[in-house]
Amino acid sequence: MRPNGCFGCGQDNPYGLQIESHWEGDEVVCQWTPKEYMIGPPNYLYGGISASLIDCHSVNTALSYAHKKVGNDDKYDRSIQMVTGSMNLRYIKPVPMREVELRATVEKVEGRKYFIKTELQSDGITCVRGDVVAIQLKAAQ
Ligand SMILES: CCCCCCCCCC(=O)SCCNC(=O)CCNC(=O)[C@H](O)C(C)(C)COP(=O)(O)OP(=O)(O)OC[C@H]1O[C@@H](n2cnc3c(N)ncnc32)[C@H](O)[C@@H]1OP(=O)(O)O
Repeated sequence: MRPNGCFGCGQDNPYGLQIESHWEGDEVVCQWTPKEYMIGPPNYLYGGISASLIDCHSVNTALSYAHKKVGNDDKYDRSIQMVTGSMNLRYIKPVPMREVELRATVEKVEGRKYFIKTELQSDGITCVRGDVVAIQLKAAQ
């Protein structure tokens, strides 16, 4: 997806998180390592960064799933646009300042609403769980 200035996944945003999400079976996964200044509580990741990671990874999961639904597996179609409608997070354990893994699944699709479940894990342990509703924008008339 270029050009892409998204704070979460934009490769063209040098100040962003630059996450890269990809399919692994029925899940969309991403490995990502925090920068030192993204700290919140001593030794642990700032919660807003976890939220941003889950937000962007979930919306990208919905976006990619919407592409697959119309038989488009590899080419970004800018007419398919997705935004976060709502996001509910449960912070289960503090997130250590080292590599994390995001794992997302599409729970269901209702019309333009994509219900995504995403876990943020550290060393295989789920630290944050997110329920995200991504909404596909109405196609431009
Ligand atoms: C380059 C690629 C980069 C891709 C990655 C991007 C990741 C970025 C993630 C983000 O940060 S997105 C920015 C944060 N989100 C926003 O700014 C969204 C702001 N809100 C809106 O634009 C509109 O409110 C929205 C598009 C979400 C809904 O407006 P619509 O006019 O399309 O909705 P409508 O009222 O027609 O409702 C359609 C359905 O969605 C439901 N709905 C609407 N808003 C909702 C909401 N906020 N949460 C959950 N459901 C919602 C609504 O109940 C209804 O359900 P039903 O069909 O079952 O009746």
